[in-house]
Amino acid sequence: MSTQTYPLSQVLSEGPILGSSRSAVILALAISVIITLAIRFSPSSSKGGVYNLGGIPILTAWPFFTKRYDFLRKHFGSGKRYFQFYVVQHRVVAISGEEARKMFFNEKTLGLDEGYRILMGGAPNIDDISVQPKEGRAKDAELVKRMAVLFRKDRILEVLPVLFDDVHRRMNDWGNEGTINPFKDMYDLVFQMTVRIGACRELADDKDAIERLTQHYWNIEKSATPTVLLLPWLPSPAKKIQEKATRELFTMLYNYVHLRRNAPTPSTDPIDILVAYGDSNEGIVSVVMSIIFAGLINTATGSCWILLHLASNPEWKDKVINELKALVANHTNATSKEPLHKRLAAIPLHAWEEELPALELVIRETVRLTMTSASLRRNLGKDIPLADTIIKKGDFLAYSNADVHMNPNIYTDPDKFDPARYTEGREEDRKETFAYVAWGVGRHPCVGIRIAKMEMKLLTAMFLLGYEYELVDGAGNLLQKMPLQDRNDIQQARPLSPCYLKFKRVME
Ligand code: HEM
Repeated sequence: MSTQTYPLSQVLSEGPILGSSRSAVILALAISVIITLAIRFSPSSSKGGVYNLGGIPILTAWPFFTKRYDFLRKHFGSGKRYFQFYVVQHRVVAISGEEARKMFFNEKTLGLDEGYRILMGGAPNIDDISVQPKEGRAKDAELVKRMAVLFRKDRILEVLPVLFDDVHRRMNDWGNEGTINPFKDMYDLVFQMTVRIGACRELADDKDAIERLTQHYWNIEKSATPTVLLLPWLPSPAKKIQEKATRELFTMLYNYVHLRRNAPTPSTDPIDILVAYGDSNEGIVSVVMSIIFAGLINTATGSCWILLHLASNPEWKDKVINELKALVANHTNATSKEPLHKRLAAIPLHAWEEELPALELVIRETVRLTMTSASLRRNLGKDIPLADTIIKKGDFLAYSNADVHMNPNIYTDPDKFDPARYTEGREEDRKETFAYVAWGVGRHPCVGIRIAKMEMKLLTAMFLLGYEYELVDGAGNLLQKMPLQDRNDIQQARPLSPCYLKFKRVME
């Protein structure tokens, strides 16, 4: 793309650079607020069916941000059905059980975005960098509708062959044998695909630009520290990194929107589709950012764990490989001399969607196991009765997905990778209402499910048919046992100990 950049002063308000005296005042203010909060000590108590964790709010809430899985399991494990704590002034009620789950996923007044923005972080909030103007930016519900348009069947059909080319080109960089870190190198592949799917070709074709974008992404992700989430107004180093990265990501995407808006001929890429909708530049940037942040992490995490699980479960690996070979044989010319990715790209979408039942089960099981953190909501409307208490406007709700996904009464031996648990006769995911929540249920099903599954199938096919591989540790020694997932790693779900893929290319 052209190196010319758009004059940002017209777009962004004054940056967050703070003079030292202003910093000192804010710091003093912060300390006094922390002291005030500490004084708000309350004893733990059980009232209205909701157990109040009590204590010093900031200390009680801390493990919710540092070790969320353990925190929720500990309190639910000690027999509490509902419990509450405070994140600064906000009341958070953690819930479990079928009735509460139905309310959580079905209740109209519970907002998804507000829940994640404040209790999860890790995604950029344009309002943090004071972008002007707000007009022309879609509201959350409209944003989801916009994304749904971009992932329609016709768009997937159009972009699919290009995704195969992208992944092939990047995999070529690995060489014919070596070792990759899936939680870096597979992520890079998904990043490439996400940009292709959600932005424009000028960006997707520019490896250096994607690298810079990736860096901004990780800076935002890593700056979602407990301090930033608990004390968002504190000018902590992490807050400054977050704002800087958000600003740079915004600027970068803004320049691509500007470039596409002024292009002599429109393309069919997402940015051009959004331009044709009449969205403002800021509105388009906010959709593209949402795609990157909603689309990347779960798809990448799922893709990595599929390869790890299959390496440790040869029976399922063989099933999937045979199924993929049959797909290629049935839909492409057996005498073709074309490289693997070209043959895979020629397979029709309906065949990818309907003729890989074993891989579908593997994806379903992998995603159950990776999605064990909490779903979050904020009550934006009327009072909601729960037990003998009321969830008031402004309150937050946290539902631990492990309540179903790791529940031995629903999933036999829940830690075990067992894709057959969904097959006829077992159907463990149907034992209760919403017993499987990995793709969202009720009011907020995942709008990216179709493209996300296709990306995971594409990567699995390219890797399983193109390479032989095994799991090794950091020193290159064969792993005897698959590493466990760090369930407190709520963003990336990485393994507890290092795990690499040692590969050898077997098909070009
Ligand atoms: C393996 C990949 C993915 C998984 C496991 C996944 C999972 C989920 C889940 C569980 C929810 C509901 C969250 C809740 O109820 O709190 C959700 C919502 C959503 N997902 Fe995905 N997702 C994936 C990929 C994608 C992709 C590629 C996109 C596309 C950009 C996407 C876009 C969205 C959006 C926009 C929502 C919010 C819908 C709403 O607010 O109504 N997801 N996803």
